Amino acid sequence: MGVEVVVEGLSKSFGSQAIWRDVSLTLPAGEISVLLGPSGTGKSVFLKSLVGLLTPERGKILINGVDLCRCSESKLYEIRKLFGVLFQDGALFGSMNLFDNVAFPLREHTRKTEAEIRRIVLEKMEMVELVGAERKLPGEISGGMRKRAGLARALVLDPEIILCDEPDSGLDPVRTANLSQLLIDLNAQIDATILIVTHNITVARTVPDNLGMLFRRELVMFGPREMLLTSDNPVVVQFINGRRVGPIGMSEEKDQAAVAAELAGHQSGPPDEDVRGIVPQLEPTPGLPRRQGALRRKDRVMRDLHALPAAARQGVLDSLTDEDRARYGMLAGVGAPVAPAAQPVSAVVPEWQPRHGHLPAPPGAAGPDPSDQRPVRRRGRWRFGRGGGNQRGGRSA
Ligand SMILES: Nc1ncnc2c1ncn2[C@@H]1O[C@H](COP(=O)(O)OP(=O)(O)OP(=O)(O)O)[C@@H](O)[C@H]1O
Repeated sequence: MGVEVVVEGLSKSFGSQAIWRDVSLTLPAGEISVLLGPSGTGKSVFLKSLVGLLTPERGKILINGVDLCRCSESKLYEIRKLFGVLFQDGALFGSMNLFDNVAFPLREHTRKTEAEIRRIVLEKMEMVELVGAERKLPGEISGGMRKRAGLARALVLDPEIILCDEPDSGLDPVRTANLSQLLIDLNAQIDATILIVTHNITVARTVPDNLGMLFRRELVMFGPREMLLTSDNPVVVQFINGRRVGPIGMSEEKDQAAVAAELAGHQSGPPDEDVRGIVPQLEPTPGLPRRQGALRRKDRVMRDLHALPAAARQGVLDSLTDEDRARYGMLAGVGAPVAPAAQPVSAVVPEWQPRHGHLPAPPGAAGPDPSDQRPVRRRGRWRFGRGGGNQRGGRSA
């Protein structure tokens, strides 16, 4: 299973340029998270910080109890082996064929024989559907194939954490949909913790378990996907709908006067479409195992449902299947029949709370998430915190 990544109060600047400050979030083990944000808000800098390529000046990045920002070089080297990174452009060596590109980390960081390397490389190339293209050079293949080759290379050391920097950039909508499915399938097969940086709203709506957004040097929000997808935050609303009017401007941010003038003014044409709302998350391809991360997430979100904003809570409840409702014992004890499919569960049990401290394990799952993560409100923002009521900044539901 992938490992949890805990980020606490992280701040990064280059000289006098603050990139972001006081970023706190947790990437839950084995779940998929997406980080959104306008161009230039420091998403790539965040990924590079997570893998130890950049050093933030304040805060912590905790992995298996080790703080990456403070640990020794040898410890950092060891922790880095947990990561697989898919860089924006695939970062392939142009003079090496795909086989050698994918084999590179194995030849550099392990003492495996060429026969073992060949077996691993072909296995990963099969996972990303590149079998048959081993002898091609990066310059001879499409952008989508280059991304998949980059992903195969990120997988060869069996990472527990996978970071993907704009895996969809430069891809057409069909290739992007294929890549989204590939990431879901990959997560189902290896249960790795995955963080994706993207601008693609369809990816953000359909792939992750958790969603966050950076803007104006701060983490605006991070938590279960339902939170951001139903948010009324003007930055989120503008970004998700790709609108011109709102706090986000050409130069990343507008001044307050410009925003007020726009909002007071008028827009020509029909009102903008609002694509907010919860759409079904992608499921693994039939035949693959269920995503254990998704099952663990559901337990966690259900356990902490009361801590979510009302719209997100409703979204979670509406997306439960009959199997989920039975599993969480939702209607037992209230004397009501099971809600008809068309009726939101929350209409029947508006303030449902789990009856037990520990939820039953889903079929085939390892059991409740021991990390006891929950979204908490800190300085007006919702984030994952750690269990108990003693987290920094307190907790309000
Ligand atoms: N090594 C560096 N030295 C100095 N400044 C840097 C460095 N790396 C990034 N920056 C600056 O940090 C800011 C954030 O860059 P970053 O690439 O992380 O943004 P981003 O959100 O990923 O943008 P995009 O969505 O366009 O890829 C930019 O102003 C960039 O110039």
